Amino acid sequence: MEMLISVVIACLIAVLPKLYMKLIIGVCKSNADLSGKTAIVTGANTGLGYATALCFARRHARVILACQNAEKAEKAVMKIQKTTGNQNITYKVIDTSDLASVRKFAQQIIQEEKHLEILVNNAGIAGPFRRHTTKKNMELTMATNYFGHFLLTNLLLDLLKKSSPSRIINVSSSVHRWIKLDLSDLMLKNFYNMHKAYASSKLAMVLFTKELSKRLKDQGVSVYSVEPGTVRTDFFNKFPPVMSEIFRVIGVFYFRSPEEGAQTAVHCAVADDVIGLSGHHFAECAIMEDCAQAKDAGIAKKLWEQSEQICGLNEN
Ligand SMILES: NC(=O)c1ccc[n+]([C@@H]2O[C@H](COP(=O)([O-])OP(=O)(O)OC[C@H]3O[C@@H](n4cnc5c(N)ncnc54)[C@H](O)[C@@H]3O)[C@@H](O)[C@H]2O)c1
Repeated sequence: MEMLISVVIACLIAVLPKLYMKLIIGVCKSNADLSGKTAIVTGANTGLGYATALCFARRHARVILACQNAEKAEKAVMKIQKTTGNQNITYKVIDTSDLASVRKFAQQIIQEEKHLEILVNNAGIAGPFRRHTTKKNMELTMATNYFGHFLLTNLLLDLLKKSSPSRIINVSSSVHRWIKLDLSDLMLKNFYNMHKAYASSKLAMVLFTKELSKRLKDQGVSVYSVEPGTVRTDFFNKFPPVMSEIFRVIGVFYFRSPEEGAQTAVHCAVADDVIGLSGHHFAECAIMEDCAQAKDAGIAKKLWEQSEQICGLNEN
């Protein structure tokens, strides 16, 4: 009898979280077709980016996978083509932590693509345990998750405007609520830990969304920030080994799949009911209340101005 009770309890522990997740996860209900439209997804060879690109491919879009590694990107392209039957899938190499690589990527897109209706700024890393810097002395997490996407978006803005109505989706995370952005130390030189680096980069994505939506008012380009929930992806593999293993085990029961996690980004990219909601933050395919710093237009403006300088945006 005790054995039977233990088995029942174990089954409930395994099944209940999944049932609960099924109830709370937002699902994109739009069946919008993307034929004739072009979408770029950064970090699309795996995880949430791959799932997002797959959804766009199923809806018949031309999809450009913007990836760091050509070999992995090529495999992802072939897998999406095979799964969906959509052959209009391609890739281009980008390292979002390297501003020169971002410029090269944007230049290729501007030269080769006639229009661009959807840009999903998804690529991201968890902050490394110790502070790392790029060749240009930028903190790696801020460079990869935020500055590279700030520059990429700005370089592609004319193409997005020309292709209006178009949409930009900035992938953030719920952890952006747990931090205050320190504008005097955006490269985290004075104080670093992996949580601060990651949360700051994700709050920067939310503030970037707010300021960009203001600047794009009435220009036919909408911009949204989204949080995907906690998702079973390679993201946690880069944590220190013990943490990574703990997340892997917990993830089997409590985390959502990449397809489930991608729903809010896809919703903001395709659904009609987000039209007119540019600048808002979304989770579970619905608007979320902004955190205190995200409501502060002054911080968003100052971040923009510093980002312009750091990325050399006005030096073109
Ligand atoms: N997994 C989660 O629970 C979770 C939760 C909230 C937010 N997010 C965010 O979702 C996004 C996708 O993460 P994921 O969970 O799919 O992780 P993942 O590790 O599976 O995928 C990340 C992708 O980003 C790419 N990438 C990393 N550094 C890059 C660089 N310098 N240049 C270009 N591409 C680069 C990787 O190659 C990979 O394709 C990230 O921005 C992450 O912060 C994830």
